Amino acid sequence: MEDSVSTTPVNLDYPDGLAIARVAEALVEAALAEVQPHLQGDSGSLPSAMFEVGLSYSKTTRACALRRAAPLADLPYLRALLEAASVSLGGPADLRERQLNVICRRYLPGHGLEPHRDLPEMIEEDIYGCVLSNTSGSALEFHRLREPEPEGHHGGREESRISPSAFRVDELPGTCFRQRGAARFEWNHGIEKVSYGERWSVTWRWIRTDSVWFREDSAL
Ligand SMILES: O=C(O)CCC(=O)C(=O)O
Ligand SMILES: [Fe+2]
Repeated sequence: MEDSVSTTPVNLDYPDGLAIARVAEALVEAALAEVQPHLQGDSGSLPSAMFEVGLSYSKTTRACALRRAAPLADLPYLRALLEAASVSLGGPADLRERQLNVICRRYLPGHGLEPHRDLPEMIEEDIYGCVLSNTSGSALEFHRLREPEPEGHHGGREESRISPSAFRVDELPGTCFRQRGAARFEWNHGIEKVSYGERWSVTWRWIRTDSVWFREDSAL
């Protein structure tokens, strides 16, 4: 073990609606080799290096339709991985590509992701993800949001509403997950800042057709 004192949350509580499965390592390795060349650049001011497929979340601005990023057809192993993960989690094999946004991330030391909920107004309920590789001590963590404060109480910043209840995913190459229900809306998720090693992940979600961000003819 590397640490005798660890801040790793004890998994006393499991977020309702979080499903976890695992896809075959050979497929994970092939998908990783496919996305790696796209994630070599500097992350700039982003919390991790990012490579998007399908609709682009990062190229959007508020109330502006999403634009197209790289086509999934160019990444056949990644597509096969997404389909395999979805099916192993009880989801559909059809990736509904016209609404699909895929984010591949590489986390190096200094990178992490603040606890957040993916925007409910923009993104459909089910969100999927898969760990491609992780040699860091960080992993996806869920933190339950407290019940809303009573009327008239001004709670302050988002972090102050986070209860000690936390769940950390035990990550191996191919560990995949689906967030739905409470896991999606009543828990935040994030990645603690990486201090050593690297973490590679892919997450995917569907843009709501009734949102201002969706447009059928999203151009390149
Ligand atoms: O890297 C991950 O596993 C999580 C990424 C994430 O939560 C996001 O892109 O919204
Ligand atoms: Fe997220």
